[in-house]
Amino acid sequence: MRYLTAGESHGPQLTTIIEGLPSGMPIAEEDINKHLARRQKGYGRGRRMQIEKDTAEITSGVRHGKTLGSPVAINVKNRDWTHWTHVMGIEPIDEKDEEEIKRKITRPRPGHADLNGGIKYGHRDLRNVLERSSARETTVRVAAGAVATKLLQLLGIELVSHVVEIGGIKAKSTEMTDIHAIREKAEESPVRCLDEEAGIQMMAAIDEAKKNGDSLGGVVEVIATGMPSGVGSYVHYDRKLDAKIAGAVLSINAFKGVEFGIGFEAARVPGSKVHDEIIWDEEAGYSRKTNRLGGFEGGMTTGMPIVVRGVMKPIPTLYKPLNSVDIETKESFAASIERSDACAVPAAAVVCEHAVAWELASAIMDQFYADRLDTLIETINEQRKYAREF
Ligand SMILES: Cc1cc2nc3c(=O)[nH]c(=O)nc-3n(C[C@H](O)[C@H](O)[C@H](O)COP(=O)(O)O)c2cc1C
Ligand SMILES: C=C(O[C@@H]1CC(C(=O)O)=C[C@@H](OP(=O)(O)O)[C@H]1O)C(=O)O
Repeated sequence: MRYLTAGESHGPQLTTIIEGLPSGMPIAEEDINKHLARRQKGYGRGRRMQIEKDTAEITSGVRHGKTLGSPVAINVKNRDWTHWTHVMGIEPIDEKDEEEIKRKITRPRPGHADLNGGIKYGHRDLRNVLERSSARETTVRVAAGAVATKLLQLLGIELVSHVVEIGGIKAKSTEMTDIHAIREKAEESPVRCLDEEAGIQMMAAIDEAKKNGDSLGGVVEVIATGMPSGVGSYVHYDRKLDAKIAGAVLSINAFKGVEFGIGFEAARVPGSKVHDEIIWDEEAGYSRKTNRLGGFEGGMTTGMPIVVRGVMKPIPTLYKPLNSVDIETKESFAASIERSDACAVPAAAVVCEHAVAWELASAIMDQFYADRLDTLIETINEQRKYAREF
Protein backbone atom coordinates (compact mmCIF):
# COMPACT_ATOMS: atom_id res chain seq x y z
CA MET A 1 0.00 0.00 0.00
CA ARG A 2 1.32 3.46 -0.76
CA TYR A 3 0.17 7.07 -0.71
CA LEU A 4 1.23 10.43 -2.04
CA THR A 5 0.31 13.87 -0.80
CA ALA A 6 0.19 17.15 -2.72
CA GLY A 7 -0.77 20.70 -1.93
CA GLU A 8 0.56 23.98 -0.58
CA SER A 9 -0.32 25.52 2.76
CA HIS A 10 -2.11 28.50 1.20
CA GLY A 11 -3.11 26.87 -2.08
CA PRO A 12 -6.67 25.81 -2.90
CA GLN A 13 -6.53 22.31 -1.42
CA LEU A 14 -4.51 19.35 -0.20
CA THR A 15 -4.78 15.96 -1.84
CA THR A 16 -3.82 12.40 -1.06
CA ILE A 17 -4.04 9.35 -3.29
CA ILE A 18 -4.00 5.95 -1.61
CA GLU A 19 -3.22 2.88 -3.69
CA GLY A 20 -3.39 -0.75 -2.62
CA LEU A 21 -6.49 -0.88 -0.42
CA PRO A 22 -8.55 -4.07 -0.54
CA SER A 23 -11.98 -3.90 -2.14
CA GLY A 24 -15.19 -4.07 -0.12
CA MET A 25 -13.94 -1.95 2.76
CA PRO A 26 -16.60 0.40 4.15
CA ILE A 27 -15.34 4.00 4.31
CA ALA A 28 -17.21 7.29 4.65
CA GLU A 29 -16.04 10.90 4.69
CA GLU A 30 -17.11 11.04 8.33
CA ASP A 31 -14.55 8.30 9.20
CA ILE A 32 -11.89 10.78 8.05
CA ASN A 33 -13.49 14.03 9.25
CA LYS A 34 -13.62 12.98 12.88
CA HIS A 35 -9.82 12.55 12.88
CA LEU A 36 -9.23 15.78 10.92
CA ALA A 37 -11.19 17.61 13.63
CA ARG A 38 -9.05 15.99 16.36
CA ARG A 39 -5.88 17.23 14.60
CA GLN A 40 -7.19 20.79 14.56
CA LYS A 41 -7.71 20.93 18.29
CA GLY A 42 -5.19 21.44 21.04
CA TYR A 43 -4.17 24.20 23.40
CA GLY A 44 -1.53 26.53 21.95
CA ARG A 45 -2.56 26.59 18.31
CA GLY A 46 -2.50 29.90 16.40
CA ARG A 47 -5.10 31.82 14.40
CA ARG A 48 -4.94 29.65 11.29
CA MET A 49 -6.88 26.89 13.03
CA GLN A 50 -9.77 29.31 13.64
CA ILE A 51 -10.05 29.83 9.89
CA GLU A 52 -9.87 26.20 8.77
CA LYS A 53 -12.57 23.57 9.23
CA ASP A 54 -10.97 20.54 7.63
CA THR A 55 -13.33 18.18 5.84
CA ALA A 56 -12.52 15.38 3.44
CA GLU A 57 -13.99 14.92 0.00
CA ILE A 58 -13.53 11.42 -1.43
CA THR A 59 -13.44 11.78 -5.20
CA SER A 60 -12.49 8.31 -6.37
CA GLY A 61 -12.09 4.65 -5.45
CA VAL A 62 -15.28 4.41 -3.40
CA ARG A 63 -18.79 3.51 -4.57
CA HIS A 64 -21.88 3.21 -2.35
CA GLY A 65 -19.63 3.58 0.70
CA LYS A 66 -17.20 0.76 -0.11
CA THR A 67 -13.72 0.69 -1.64
CA LEU A 68 -13.44 -0.63 -5.20
CA GLY A 69 -9.80 -1.74 -4.94
CA SER A 70 -8.82 1.20 -7.18
CA PRO A 71 -6.90 4.28 -5.92
CA VAL A 72 -8.79 6.39 -3.37
CA ALA A 73 -8.34 10.15 -3.81
CA ILE A 74 -9.16 12.53 -0.97
CA ASN A 75 -9.20 16.33 -1.07
CA VAL A 76 -9.24 18.77 1.83
CA LYS A 77 -9.94 22.42 0.95
CA ASN A 78 -7.92 25.27 2.48
CA ARG A 79 -10.45 27.86 3.64
CA ASP A 80 -7.62 30.39 4.09
CA TRP A 81 -6.99 30.08 0.34
CA THR A 82 -9.49 32.85 -0.45
CA HIS A 83 -7.16 35.33 1.30
CA TRP A 84 -4.13 34.16 -0.70
CA THR A 85 -5.27 33.85 -4.33
CA HIS A 86 -3.13 36.83 -5.40
CA VAL A 87 -0.07 35.88 -3.38
CA MET A 88 -0.20 32.31 -4.70
CA GLY A 89 -0.31 33.70 -8.25
CA ILE A 90 -3.65 32.22 -9.27
CA GLU A 91 -5.66 35.43 -9.74
CA PRO A 92 -4.50 38.45 -11.75
CA ILE A 93 -2.91 41.14 -9.63
CA ASP A 94 -4.29 44.66 -9.46
CA GLU A 95 -1.45 46.91 -10.68
CA LYS A 96 -1.49 49.20 -7.67
CA ASP A 97 -0.95 46.25 -5.29
CA GLU A 98 1.50 44.37 -7.49
CA GLU A 99 4.66 45.36 -5.65
CA GLU A 100 3.23 44.45 -2.26
CA ILE A 101 1.79 41.09 -3.39
CA LYS A 102 4.88 39.98 -5.29
CA ARG A 103 7.20 40.98 -2.46
CA LYS A 104 9.57 38.09 -1.91
CA ILE A 105 10.23 36.46 1.43
CA THR A 106 13.98 36.83 1.82
CA ARG A 107 14.31 36.36 5.57
CA PRO A 108 14.73 32.69 6.57
CA ARG A 109 13.46 31.58 9.97
CA PRO A 110 15.99 29.71 12.12
CA GLY A 111 14.76 26.14 12.60
CA HIS A 112 12.35 26.08 9.64
CA ALA A 113 13.11 24.72 6.15
CA ASP A 114 13.37 28.23 4.60
CA LEU A 115 17.13 28.65 4.05
CA ASN A 116 18.06 25.04 3.25
CA GLY A 117 15.07 24.69 0.93
CA GLY A 118 15.82 27.99 -0.82
CA ILE A 119 19.44 27.03 -1.50
CA LYS A 120 18.49 23.49 -2.55
CA TYR A 121 15.79 24.42 -5.09
CA GLY A 122 17.16 27.84 -6.07
CA HIS A 123 14.12 29.68 -4.70
CA ARG A 124 15.08 33.26 -3.90
CA ASP A 125 11.48 33.81 -2.76
CA LEU A 126 11.35 31.64 0.34
CA ARG A 127 7.56 31.42 0.11
CA ASN A 128 8.20 28.76 -2.53
CA VAL A 129 9.73 26.68 0.26
CA LEU A 130 7.46 27.39 3.20
CA GLU A 131 4.27 26.67 1.27
CA ARG A 132 5.19 22.99 1.10
CA SER A 133 7.40 22.60 4.18
CA SER A 134 4.47 23.77 6.32
CA ALA A 135 2.84 21.19 8.57
CA ARG A 136 -0.42 22.02 6.81
CA GLU A 137 0.50 18.90 4.80
CA THR A 138 -0.12 16.77 7.89
CA THR A 139 -3.85 17.30 7.26
CA VAL A 140 -3.80 14.81 4.40
CA ARG A 141 -1.35 12.54 6.18
CA VAL A 142 -4.08 12.26 8.81
CA ALA A 143 -6.67 11.68 6.06
CA ALA A 144 -4.62 8.77 4.66
CA GLY A 145 -3.98 7.54 8.20
CA ALA A 146 -7.70 7.68 8.96
CA VAL A 147 -8.37 5.30 6.07
CA ALA A 148 -5.62 3.03 7.43
CA THR A 149 -7.18 3.31 10.90
CA LYS A 150 -10.53 2.18 9.50
CA LEU A 151 -8.90 -0.84 7.86
CA LEU A 152 -7.09 -1.70 11.10
CA GLN A 153 -10.32 -1.40 13.10
CA LEU A 154 -11.99 -3.89 10.77
CA LEU A 155 -9.12 -6.26 11.64
CA GLY A 156 -9.50 -5.71 15.41
CA ILE A 157 -6.57 -3.28 15.76
CA GLU A 158 -7.06 -0.02 17.71
CA LEU A 159 -4.86 3.04 18.17
CA VAL A 160 -4.75 5.90 20.61
CA SER A 161 -2.43 8.88 21.17
CA HIS A 162 -1.75 11.15 24.11
CA VAL A 163 0.76 13.75 25.26
CA VAL A 164 3.30 12.73 27.89
CA GLU A 165 5.41 15.88 28.11
CA ILE A 166 5.28 19.57 27.14
CA GLY A 167 8.07 22.07 27.82
CA GLY A 168 9.65 19.80 30.46
CA ILE A 169 6.38 19.13 32.33
CA LYS A 170 5.90 15.37 32.47
CA ALA A 171 2.63 13.50 32.91
CA LYS A 172 2.67 10.76 35.57
CA SER A 173 2.83 7.41 33.77
CA THR A 174 -0.67 6.06 33.34
CA GLU A 175 -2.03 3.00 35.06
CA MET A 176 -4.87 2.84 32.56
CA THR A 177 -4.68 -0.16 30.24
CA ASP A 178 -8.06 -0.01 28.48
CA ILE A 179 -7.45 1.69 25.15
CA HIS A 180 -11.02 3.06 24.95
CA ALA A 181 -10.71 4.65 28.41
CA ILE A 182 -7.33 6.18 27.46
CA ARG A 183 -8.86 7.56 24.28
CA GLU A 184 -11.81 9.10 26.13
CA LYS A 185 -9.56 10.75 28.70
CA ALA A 186 -7.14 12.11 26.07
CA GLU A 187 -10.02 13.58 24.04
CA GLU A 188 -11.33 15.42 27.12
CA SER A 189 -8.03 17.20 27.78
CA PRO A 190 -7.14 20.38 25.80
CA VAL A 191 -3.52 19.13 25.75
CA ARG A 192 -4.45 15.43 25.24
CA CYS A 193 -2.85 14.60 28.59
CA LEU A 194 -4.11 11.75 30.79
CA ASP A 195 -2.70 13.35 33.97
CA GLU A 196 -5.09 16.23 34.75
CA GLU A 197 -2.70 18.02 37.12
CA ALA A 198 0.16 17.90 34.62
CA GLY A 199 -2.26 19.00 31.88
CA ILE A 200 -3.07 22.18 33.82
CA GLN A 201 0.63 22.90 34.28
CA MET A 202 1.26 22.28 30.57
CA MET A 203 -1.41 24.85 29.64
CA ALA A 204 0.13 27.38 32.05
CA ALA A 205 3.55 26.72 30.49
CA ILE A 206 2.11 27.29 27.00
CA ASP A 207 0.52 30.58 28.20
CA GLU A 208 3.85 31.67 29.64
CA ALA A 209 5.76 30.75 26.47
CA LYS A 210 3.19 32.62 24.38
CA LYS A 211 3.46 35.69 26.62
CA ASN A 212 7.22 35.62 26.10
CA GLY A 213 6.85 35.20 22.33
CA ASP A 214 8.36 31.74 22.64
CA SER A 215 7.26 28.19 21.74
CA LEU A 216 7.30 24.73 23.35
CA GLY A 217 7.89 21.17 22.20
CA GLY A 218 7.14 17.89 23.91
CA VAL A 219 6.71 14.14 23.75
CA VAL A 220 3.70 12.22 22.41
CA GLU A 221 2.85 8.55 22.80
CA VAL A 222 0.94 6.25 20.46
CA ILE A 223 -0.38 2.87 21.59
CA ALA A 224 -1.71 0.25 19.18
CA THR A 225 -3.40 -2.93 20.40
CA GLY A 226 -4.53 -6.08 18.58
CA MET A 227 -1.67 -6.38 16.06
CA PRO A 228 -1.05 -10.01 15.16
CA SER A 229 2.47 -11.22 16.01
CA GLY A 230 5.16 -11.61 13.36
CA VAL A 231 4.35 -8.55 11.25
CA GLY A 232 7.58 -7.10 9.84
CA SER A 233 10.70 -9.25 9.53
CA TYR A 234 14.18 -9.79 10.92
CA VAL A 235 15.50 -11.21 7.61
CA HIS A 236 16.35 -7.90 5.96
CA TYR A 237 16.99 -4.40 7.32
CA ASP A 238 14.34 -2.74 5.19
CA ARG A 239 11.61 -5.12 6.33
CA LYS A 240 11.91 -4.26 10.03
CA LEU A 241 8.59 -2.72 11.01
CA ASP A 242 9.89 -0.81 14.05
CA ALA A 243 12.40 0.91 11.73
CA LYS A 244 9.63 1.84 9.28
CA ILE A 245 7.54 3.29 12.10
CA ALA A 246 10.55 5.23 13.40
CA GLY A 247 11.06 6.71 9.91
CA ALA A 248 7.40 7.66 9.64
CA VAL A 249 7.43 9.37 13.05
CA LEU A 250 10.61 11.29 12.24
CA SER A 251 9.11 12.42 8.94
CA ILE A 252 6.47 14.47 10.80
CA ASN A 253 7.38 18.17 10.80
CA ALA A 254 9.48 19.10 13.85
CA PHE A 255 9.86 15.50 15.13
CA LYS A 256 13.43 14.83 16.24
CA GLY A 257 13.38 11.60 18.23
CA VAL A 258 11.56 8.31 18.59
CA GLU A 259 11.56 5.45 21.10
CA PHE A 260 9.68 2.18 21.68
CA GLY A 261 8.61 0.91 25.10
CA ILE A 262 11.09 2.05 27.76
CA GLY A 263 13.20 3.41 24.87
CA PHE A 264 16.35 5.31 25.87
CA GLU A 265 15.95 4.06 29.45
CA ALA A 266 17.14 0.65 28.15
CA ALA A 267 20.64 2.11 27.94
CA ARG A 268 20.67 2.68 31.70
CA VAL A 269 19.36 -0.59 33.18
CA PRO A 270 20.50 -4.25 33.03
CA GLY A 271 19.01 -6.76 30.58
CA SER A 272 16.89 -8.43 33.26
CA LYS A 273 14.98 -5.15 33.57
CA VAL A 274 14.58 -4.70 29.83
CA HIS A 275 13.58 -8.03 28.28
CA ASP A 276 10.02 -9.24 28.71
CA GLU A 277 9.50 -12.79 30.00
CA ILE A 278 7.53 -15.09 27.69
CA ILE A 279 4.34 -16.82 28.88
CA TRP A 280 1.68 -18.98 27.20
CA ASP A 281 -1.94 -19.87 27.91
CA GLU A 282 -4.56 -21.60 25.85
CA GLU A 283 -6.76 -18.57 25.30
CA ALA A 284 -4.17 -15.87 24.55
CA GLY A 285 -1.35 -18.08 23.23
CA TYR A 286 2.11 -16.52 23.67
CA SER A 287 2.46 -13.18 25.39
CA ARG A 288 4.93 -11.27 27.57
CA LYS A 289 4.70 -10.66 31.32
CA THR A 290 5.77 -7.04 30.78
CA ASN A 291 5.95 -4.84 27.68
CA ARG A 292 9.18 -2.92 28.18
CA LEU A 293 10.20 -3.43 24.55
CA GLY A 294 6.99 -1.79 23.34
CA GLY A 295 5.68 -4.57 21.12
CA PHE A 296 8.76 -5.36 18.98
CA GLU A 297 11.45 -8.05 18.94
CA GLY A 298 13.63 -8.56 15.84
CA GLY A 299 11.78 -5.93 13.83
CA MET A 300 8.56 -7.97 14.18
CA THR A 301 5.47 -7.39 16.26
CA THR A 302 5.25 -9.57 19.38
CA GLY A 303 1.46 -9.26 19.59
CA MET A 304 1.83 -7.07 22.69
CA PRO A 305 0.63 -3.44 22.48
CA ILE A 306 2.90 -1.29 20.34
CA VAL A 307 4.10 1.71 22.34
CA VAL A 308 5.87 4.43 20.34
CA ARG A 309 6.94 7.83 21.57
CA GLY A 310 7.95 10.80 19.42
CA VAL A 311 9.81 13.97 20.41
CA MET A 312 8.69 17.25 18.88
CA LYS A 313 10.98 20.25 19.01
CA PRO A 314 9.49 23.70 19.77
CA ILE A 315 7.86 25.54 16.84
CA PRO A 316 10.53 27.52 14.93
CA THR A 317 8.48 30.62 14.06
CA LEU A 318 8.80 32.84 17.13
CA TYR A 319 7.29 36.18 18.09
CA LYS A 320 10.45 36.68 20.15
CA PRO A 321 12.91 37.55 17.39
CA LEU A 322 15.89 35.29 16.69
CA ASN A 323 18.74 36.54 14.55
CA SER A 324 18.99 35.49 10.94
CA VAL A 325 20.39 36.83 7.64
CA ASP A 326 18.44 38.43 4.78
CA ILE A 327 19.39 36.49 1.61
CA GLU A 328 19.16 39.64 -0.57
CA THR A 329 21.16 42.09 1.54
CA LYS A 330 23.16 39.52 3.58
CA GLU A 331 22.44 41.77 6.53
CA SER A 332 21.53 40.36 9.88
CA PHE A 333 17.97 41.03 11.12
CA ALA A 334 15.77 40.02 14.02
CA ALA A 335 12.83 38.00 12.64
CA SER A 336 9.30 39.33 13.25
CA ILE A 337 6.17 37.37 12.33
CA GLU A 338 2.45 37.70 11.79
CA ARG A 339 1.05 34.44 13.14
CA SER A 340 2.15 31.02 14.36
CA ASP A 341 1.33 28.21 16.76
CA ALA A 342 3.00 28.50 20.19
CA CYS A 343 2.69 24.77 20.79
CA ALA A 344 1.34 22.11 18.44
CA VAL A 345 2.26 19.02 20.48
CA PRO A 346 -1.39 17.94 21.10
CA ALA A 347 -2.16 18.20 17.36
CA ALA A 348 1.09 16.44 16.54
CA ALA A 349 0.04 13.51 18.75
CA VAL A 350 -2.89 12.95 16.38
CA VAL A 351 -0.57 13.20 13.37
CA CYS A 352 1.79 10.69 14.98
CA GLU A 353 -1.10 8.29 15.66
CA HIS A 354 -2.01 8.39 11.97
CA ALA A 355 1.58 8.02 10.78
CA VAL A 356 1.83 4.85 12.90
CA ALA A 357 -1.59 3.63 11.71
CA TRP A 358 -0.45 3.95 8.12
CA GLU A 359 2.73 1.91 8.73
CA LEU A 360 0.78 -0.84 10.52
CA ALA A 361 -1.88 -1.09 7.83
CA SER A 362 0.71 -0.96 5.09
CA ALA A 363 2.81 -3.72 6.73
CA ILE A 364 -0.30 -5.88 7.04
CA MET A 365 -1.14 -5.41 3.36
CA ASP A 366 2.48 -6.22 2.40
CA GLN A 367 2.48 -9.41 4.42
CA PHE A 368 -1.08 -10.72 4.07
CA TYR A 369 -1.83 -9.26 0.67
CA ALA A 370 -5.48 -9.69 -0.29
CA ASP A 371 -7.58 -8.15 -3.06
CA ARG A 372 -10.71 -8.27 -0.88
CA LEU A 373 -11.42 -7.26 2.69
CA ASP A 374 -13.22 -10.52 3.50
CA THR A 375 -10.24 -12.67 2.47
CA LEU A 376 -7.88 -10.34 4.35
CA ILE A 377 -9.91 -10.78 7.55
CA GLU A 378 -9.86 -14.56 7.08
CA THR A 379 -6.10 -14.66 6.53
CA ILE A 380 -5.36 -12.50 9.58
CA ASN A 381 -7.59 -14.63 11.78
CA GLU A 382 -5.85 -17.78 10.54
CA GLN A 383 -2.47 -16.20 11.35
CA ARG A 384 -3.67 -15.34 14.87
CA LYS A 385 -4.85 -18.94 15.43
CA TYR A 386 -1.60 -20.39 14.04
CA ALA A 387 0.55 -18.15 16.28
CA ARG A 388 -1.58 -18.97 19.35
CA GLU A 389 -1.13 -22.71 18.86
CA PHE A 390 2.51 -22.69 17.64
C1 LIG B 1 0.84 20.14 13.76
C2 LIG B 1 2.04 21.01 13.52
C3 LIG B 1 1.90 22.39 13.50
C4 LIG B 1 3.01 23.20 13.28
N1 LIG B 1 2.84 24.56 13.29
C5 LIG B 1 3.89 25.37 13.06
C6 LIG B 1 3.76 26.79 13.07
O1 LIG B 1 2.67 27.34 13.29
N2 LIG B 1 4.85 27.54 12.82
C7 LIG B 1 6.08 26.98 12.57
O2 LIG B 1 7.04 27.67 12.35
N3 LIG B 1 6.24 25.63 12.56
C8 LIG B 1 5.19 24.81 12.80
N4 LIG B 1 5.38 23.45 12.81
C9 LIG B 1 6.73 22.91 12.62
C10 LIG B 1 7.32 23.11 11.24
O3 LIG B 1 6.43 22.65 10.24
C11 LIG B 1 8.67 22.38 11.11
O4 LIG B 1 9.51 22.75 12.16
C12 LIG B 1 9.30 22.70 9.77
O5 LIG B 1 8.59 22.02 8.75
C13 LIG B 1 10.80 22.33 9.66
O6 LIG B 1 10.98 20.95 9.70
P1 LIG B 1 11.82 20.23 10.86
O7 LIG B 1 11.47 20.93 12.14
O8 LIG B 1 11.34 18.82 10.86
O9 LIG B 1 13.27 20.37 10.55
C14 LIG B 1 4.29 22.61 13.05
C15 LIG B 1 4.43 21.21 13.08
C16 LIG B 1 3.32 20.40 13.31
C17 LIG B 1 3.49 18.92 13.34
C1 LIG C 1 -2.00 25.16 8.79
C2 LIG C 1 -1.57 24.32 9.71
O1 LIG C 1 -0.44 24.49 10.45
C3 LIG C 1 0.45 25.49 10.07
C4 LIG C 1 1.83 24.90 10.12
C5 LIG C 1 2.85 25.93 9.93
C6 LIG C 1 4.21 25.45 9.66
O2 LIG C 1 5.07 26.30 9.39
O3 LIG C 1 4.47 24.24 9.74
C7 LIG C 1 2.56 27.28 10.04
C8 LIG C 1 1.21 27.79 10.34
O4 LIG C 1 0.56 28.16 9.14
P1 LIG C 1 0.24 29.70 8.77
O5 LIG C 1 1.57 30.29 8.44
O6 LIG C 1 -0.69 29.65 7.60
O7 LIG C 1 -0.38 30.30 10.00
C9 LIG C 1 0.36 26.72 10.96
O8 LIG C 1 -0.97 27.16 11.08
C10 LIG C 1 -2.27 23.09 10.05
O9 LIG C 1 -1.77 22.35 10.94
O10 LIG C 1 -3.32 22.80 9.44
